[in-house]
Amino acid sequence: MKYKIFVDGQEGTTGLKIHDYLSKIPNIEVIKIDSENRKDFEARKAFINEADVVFLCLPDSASKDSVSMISNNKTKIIDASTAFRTNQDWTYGLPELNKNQRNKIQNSSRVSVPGCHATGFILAIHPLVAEGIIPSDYPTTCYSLTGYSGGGKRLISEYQNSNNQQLFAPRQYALNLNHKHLPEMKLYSGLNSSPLFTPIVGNYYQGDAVTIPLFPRMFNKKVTARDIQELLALYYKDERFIRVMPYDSEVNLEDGFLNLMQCNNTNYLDIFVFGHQDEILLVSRFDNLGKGASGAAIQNMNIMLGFDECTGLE
Ligand SMILES: NC(=O)C1=CN([C@@H]2O[C@H](COP(=O)(O)OP(=O)(O)OC[C@H]3O[C@@H](n4cnc5c(N)ncnc54)[C@H](OP(=O)(O)O)[C@@H]3O)[C@@H](O)[C@H]2O)C=CC1
Ligand SMILES: CC(=O)N[C@@H](CCC(=O)OP(=O)(O)O)C(=O)O
Repeated sequence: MKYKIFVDGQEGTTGLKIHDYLSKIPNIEVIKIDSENRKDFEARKAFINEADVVFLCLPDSASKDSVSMISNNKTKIIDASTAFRTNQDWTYGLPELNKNQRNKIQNSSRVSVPGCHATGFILAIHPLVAEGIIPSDYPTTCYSLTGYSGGGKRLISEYQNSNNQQLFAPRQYALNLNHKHLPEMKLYSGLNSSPLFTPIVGNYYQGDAVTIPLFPRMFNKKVTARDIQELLALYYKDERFIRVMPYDSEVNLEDGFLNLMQCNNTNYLDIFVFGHQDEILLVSRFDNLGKGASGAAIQNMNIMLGFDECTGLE
């Protein structure tokens, strides 16, 4: 039997990328709505209820509409939006979070794909909180450098079709300090409060580096940057998509610079640990359209359908 797969939002940035991945996966049948019907309620409802798995690649409000259209017990939903990420009836689609998360995803029919910045933050910080090294009341800060594809079709068009000189330089945003990923960053990191988080969008298509400065003197235990690298390497040793880089700054850099596009077009997330006994800098590098969105969505589908987790992703 071939599983039927439908992408609601098939002509958007994450939807197109998911279709790319699906084209490499055997034993599935991708069902596609006619382009002119892609926002038609009844047409979407019919496709959603016909499919075994639906990817929602839509704005939050449209995602909620799609979920309300389900009238059967069969359809599994993988939602790329922010709408359900902290909803307790849904499963957070980050299999590497802890030992139980993969199992929860496998047994769930409602999975939300983590936000890109949140993915980088949680995967770097969560093990250190869980192991009792970072106290849960530690006041974290974090910034993220991201390509403009993270902003979807509207931002892509702004960058590619405008002569606005301001777009040549990186731009900080979410300076109200209320970015939409904060609730999931708080909930799944294990911290009592969300980080002081500022993203920065650059004039390049894809690639993300989430950076977290830490002061070990505020930790529960005396540890160095090297200890943290070893702990993270151990925590993720069986994970195929998380690579903890060696503790050696020079090896990790290219002419002294970190190449944040190195994971592009892959589902890898690389964690770097820089620093010494007094200061530590964690960096998560990944493709915002890979492990930050569409790649993660496919990884979740593979788990939910019992496929090898890497199917279509290598
Ligand atoms: N880009 C990224 O890196 C990431 C995006 N996400 C999330 O994934 C979701 C999709 O984002 P992205 O692909 O970037 O966004 P885009 O703006 O590129 O695409 C959104 C798609 O949704 C369609 N759409 C909008 N409203 C409706 C509606 N009412 N009914 C049916 N279709 C509708 C649009 O149609 P039309 O073709 O007419 O424009 C478009 O094709 C968002 O929730 C976003 O936050 C998550 C992680 C990363
Ligand atoms: C450059 C840019 O605007 N990026 C988006 C992140 C996209 C993402 O991770 O996804 P969700 O929208 O699904 O949360 C932002 O910071 O809001």
